[in-house]
Amino acid sequence: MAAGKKTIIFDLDGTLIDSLEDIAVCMNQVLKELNLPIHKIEDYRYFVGGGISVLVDNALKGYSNEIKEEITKKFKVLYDQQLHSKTKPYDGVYELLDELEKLDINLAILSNKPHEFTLQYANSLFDKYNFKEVHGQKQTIPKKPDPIAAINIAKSFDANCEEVYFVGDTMVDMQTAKNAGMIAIGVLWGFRDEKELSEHGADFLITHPLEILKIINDK
Ligand SMILES: O=C(O)COP(=O)(O)O
Repeated sequence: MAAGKKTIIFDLDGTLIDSLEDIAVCMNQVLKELNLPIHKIEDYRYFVGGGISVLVDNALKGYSNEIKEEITKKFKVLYDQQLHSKTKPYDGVYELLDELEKLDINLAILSNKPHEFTLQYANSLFDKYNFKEVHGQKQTIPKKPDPIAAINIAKSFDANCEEVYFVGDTMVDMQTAKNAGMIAIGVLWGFRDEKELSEHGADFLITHPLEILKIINDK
């Protein structure tokens, strides 16, 4: 049984991986194909975090649901081909995971990215690590900031929510942690700023992945 071990749930986009450019380039390519206005890569920092429907809503403000559905389909096809063009883990992420494995910590990923893409990244970039629970956005379960998926992960490890660390880079992640009664660690290398993370309940704010070691060792 895993009871007694520490547990960390990681967000994916903007926390473990720098995926902004691939997401932005793919969405812009799809928008261009349909002669729709494109966006600056930096704007996508605020489009990503709430799942694909929020990404599409943000990229297509004021357009019909029909166009949004078409864009969603085309984006998924293209993104599936280009997932790995530029996306890579942030500096320090592999070093952190190496240390966490030595400490025998329960590791999980919970993303609002479609489940199939979340799994592809876990299986390619993080296959050497023992992420026992990996969940992206699924039809069957409410997405973050609903806490249910995070709570289910804690249960699967037999961990108490108040002892689980939830690490993320957006208000959605901080809200998820708080809604689940978990410890919220906000990362400042991702898509959003310190103000957003502290206003939405971050218990800790960090600028480098290895700072997580100090937080969990001080507890
Ligand atoms: O793709 C998204 O919108 C969000 O993904 P994340 O939950 O891993 O940040």
